[in-house]
Amino acid sequence: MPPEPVHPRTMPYDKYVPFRPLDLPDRTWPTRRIEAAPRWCSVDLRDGNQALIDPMDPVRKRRMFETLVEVGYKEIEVGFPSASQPDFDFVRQLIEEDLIPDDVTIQVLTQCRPELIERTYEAIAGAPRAIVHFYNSTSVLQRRVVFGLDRDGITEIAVNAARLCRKLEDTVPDTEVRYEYSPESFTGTEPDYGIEICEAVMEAIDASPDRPIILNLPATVEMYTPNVYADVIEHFSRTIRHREAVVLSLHPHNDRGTAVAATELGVMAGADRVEGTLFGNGERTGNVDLVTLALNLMSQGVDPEVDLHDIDRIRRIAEYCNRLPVHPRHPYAGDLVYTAFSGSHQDAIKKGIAALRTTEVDGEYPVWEVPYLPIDPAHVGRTYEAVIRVNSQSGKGGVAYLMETEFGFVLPRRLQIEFSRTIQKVSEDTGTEVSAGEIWEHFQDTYLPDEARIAYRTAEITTSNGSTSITAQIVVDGEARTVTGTGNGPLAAFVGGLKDHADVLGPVAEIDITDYSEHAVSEGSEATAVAYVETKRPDGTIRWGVGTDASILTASLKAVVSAMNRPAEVDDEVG
Ligand SMILES: CC(=O)SCCNC(=O)CCNC(=O)[C@H](O)C(C)(C)COP(=O)(O)OP(=O)(O)OC[C@H]1O[C@@H](n2cnc3c(N)ncnc32)[C@H](O)[C@@H]1OP(=O)(O)O
Ligand SMILES: CC(C)C(=O)C(=O)O
Repeated sequence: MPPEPVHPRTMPYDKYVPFRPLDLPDRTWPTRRIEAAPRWCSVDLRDGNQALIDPMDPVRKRRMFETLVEVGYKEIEVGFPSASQPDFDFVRQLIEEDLIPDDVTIQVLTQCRPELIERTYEAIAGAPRAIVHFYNSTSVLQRRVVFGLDRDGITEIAVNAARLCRKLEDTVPDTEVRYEYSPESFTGTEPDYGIEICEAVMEAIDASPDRPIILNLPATVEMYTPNVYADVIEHFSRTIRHREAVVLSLHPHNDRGTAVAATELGVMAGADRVEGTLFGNGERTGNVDLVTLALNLMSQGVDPEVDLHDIDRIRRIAEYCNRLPVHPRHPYAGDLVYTAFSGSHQDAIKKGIAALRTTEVDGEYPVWEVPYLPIDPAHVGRTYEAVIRVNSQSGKGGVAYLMETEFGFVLPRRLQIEFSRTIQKVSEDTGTEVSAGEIWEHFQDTYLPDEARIAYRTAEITTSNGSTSITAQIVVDGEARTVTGTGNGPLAAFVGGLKDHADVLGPVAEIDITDYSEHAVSEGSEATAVAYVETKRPDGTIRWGVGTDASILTASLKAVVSAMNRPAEVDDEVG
């Protein structure tokens, strides 16, 4: 009896209202391309830090700041100095210890409350440059439930803050102050009101093309699809007065899991600047991930203007500072993202890398084109070692790739098929990955065992009148045997001579050779020959054998002996 059909319980979807898209039929963003990196601003030390279980201590903050500078961020929000003494002290430390490079501007966040703004100016005193970032929530919901104010009341909070900021500039004469204003919860704000409050703030700040204001339009909570965000951004960019006095900035969060897409469409829609964090740490589901955005640009041939050559190091530092792990599937940075377990992917990657190599000039390929790998792992400091890993989903391609790249054995196609069955059985039995080292051990046990029933010792070969004669010494079950034979080559002579030893060899005395190949493998400065023979037994079973030796001839004779040692039942070999 099949199980009863399942009727899932209905989710309470009727408790939610859909977003209302903006009507923007003449939108232009869908056909635009991103051809240059936006201005990046890292908010790791503020939005990232405020979302941590354990906020960063001073050592971690400093490590994060230095890393952000090294990666190349030129605008870094370093904290909310009026919120706590540690945040205040960190800003003071950066300024007093002269830790801010000349081309980096620190940014500090404050609510639009006079006492917090005053404290913020105390924090930035003496900094060469600073962006004072003030915000208040403008959303319909927060106007009602948090502030109990109408639009004018909310605008007044922002405008008063802007005016106070201008006034306080006198208290920091050595600091070049720039401003950023965020209508927080912008995605829950009517677009026309978002523009209205930003224009009021611009006027109070006296924004001009020489001293533009950063208007930051946060998806504080990601509430709608990326195309709607893009429509709203394009509408804002087209409608705001004195656009030339505005740096249009995005600050997306990832509540719907589409922050990266929303940011990219927002940039296509006219945004100049993006705020986010390394690997997307931040409130709830995180801020938009600056690393993914940058490498998405690189993968499209656009200079991301940040240095991510050693992504693992940056990831380790972010994990240390945030005390949060980066997911193994995280775009570009996760442990598993340059790894293929599945057979057809491995096959295509193996062929793709081989094809790429043929395009190389002086060791450099012109453009990266490998199936399933959107960027060259080497460009972010990853090696190829882990690109192909083997488990029960893998086919012959993966095993063959590892045998070739790790051990230099270029297995003939039918041997790949035979050996991959052995590895498939191992992975099915263990239910997990088979490492390259384990694959090698199984290869040795199967084809190159240290001890076997039949062992090859030596051979003497002579040729006359196109015919080859062999006198070979072998040991069978500890008993020495001399094999003599004649044929049109050493292998044929050897195989012919084996037939006289059916008394001890049994059916394998009657094998035929159906395929043969060989190649050299470099081991340090020594070149070793590898020979592969495919043999057919009297009952029709096919067994491959492998031999290695400094001499190609000896390697091929050993390969025949290796094939003879193979048991009749393949499954018996898998231990
Ligand atoms: C979306 C974001 O990430 S915004 C940044 C959020 N980050 C943080 O809040 C981290 C740091 N913040 C803090 O440590 C605290 O909020 C502090 C120290 C700044 C202020 O703490 P408190 O004085 O206790 O106030 P609290 O933050 O709870 O704010 C509540 C009050 O401020 C008002 N308020 C909140 N935000 C703002 C704002 N941006 N501008 C003006 N007033 C505001 C609220 O309406 C409320 O007023 P009420 O007390 O009259 O009802
Ligand atoms: C202060 C603002 C920009 C913010 O952090 C948000 O809206 O998420």
